[in-house]
Amino acid sequence: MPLIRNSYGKGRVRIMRVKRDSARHEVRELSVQAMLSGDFDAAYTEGDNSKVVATDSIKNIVNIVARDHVGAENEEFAGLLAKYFLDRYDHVSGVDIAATETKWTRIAVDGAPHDHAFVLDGNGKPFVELSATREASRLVSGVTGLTFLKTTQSGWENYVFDEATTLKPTADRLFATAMDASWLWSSVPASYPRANAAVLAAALKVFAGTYSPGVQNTMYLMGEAVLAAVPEVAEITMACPNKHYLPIDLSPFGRGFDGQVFTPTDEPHGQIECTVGRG
Ligand SMILES: O=c1[nH]c(=O)c2[nH]c(=O)[nH]c2[nH]1
Repeated sequence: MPLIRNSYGKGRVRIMRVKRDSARHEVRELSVQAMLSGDFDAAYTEGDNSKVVATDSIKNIVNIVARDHVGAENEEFAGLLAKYFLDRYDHVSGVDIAATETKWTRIAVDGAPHDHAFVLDGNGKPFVELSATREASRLVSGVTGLTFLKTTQSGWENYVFDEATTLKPTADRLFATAMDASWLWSSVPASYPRANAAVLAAALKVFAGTYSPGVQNTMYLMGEAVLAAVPEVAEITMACPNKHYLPIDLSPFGRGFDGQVFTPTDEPHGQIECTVGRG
């Protein structure tokens, strides 16, 4: 039977590039699919893999090219990746790269775009919940999935080390979350939209501007700042998945292990929750 067409590669190679050669970091997060075509018929028809570049190696090459070009724009990155395969493997005749971007924009702190703290575009769904009887009511405003990230000023150290521990401590990691938060009103603010905006601004200012020794402490400090900024809020409840960005060790490929490329992961994630109130 004729083998009419074939191609193979690696899909959903998630890669975060952090350009950190100055205090002002730039982040580019992509999900990449890299597909190869060429002299691969024998792998299909004969079970002969001798010319097949393993898809695991294809993933490594995506990471290597990302590390070698942390500042390249998406279009340039696609070109550089294709060139890597075509230059290195004579029997590869075609490369198809498709990449979708997770777009981050800088958090504005007091109106100024922050150097290393970012929010996702088009972010977070606001909601309200009201429970009312004739005697009393309980009004809560909130947001689900408010996604933000910082590329430095975050660590995780001094936790329990025992036979279950494999994680290495670090004083510099990425911290990303998609926060669900709700705040209970104790009185009516002059403007709900303005007060809601002030809640999020106070929280994000602390996130951007304060070293995080752990998600737990940062959430508590964010809650404290919200209560200080908006007197009509009685308490705030937050739930933050710790969306791990795993540093990629490219030292086997002669590149530094230096915090410029990361694999974004959604699963499993830490899940940190707290409520901060007025005592
Ligand atoms: O901020 C964090 N809090 C944790 O409880 C935790 N646990 C872990 O493995 N990493 C982290 N990070």
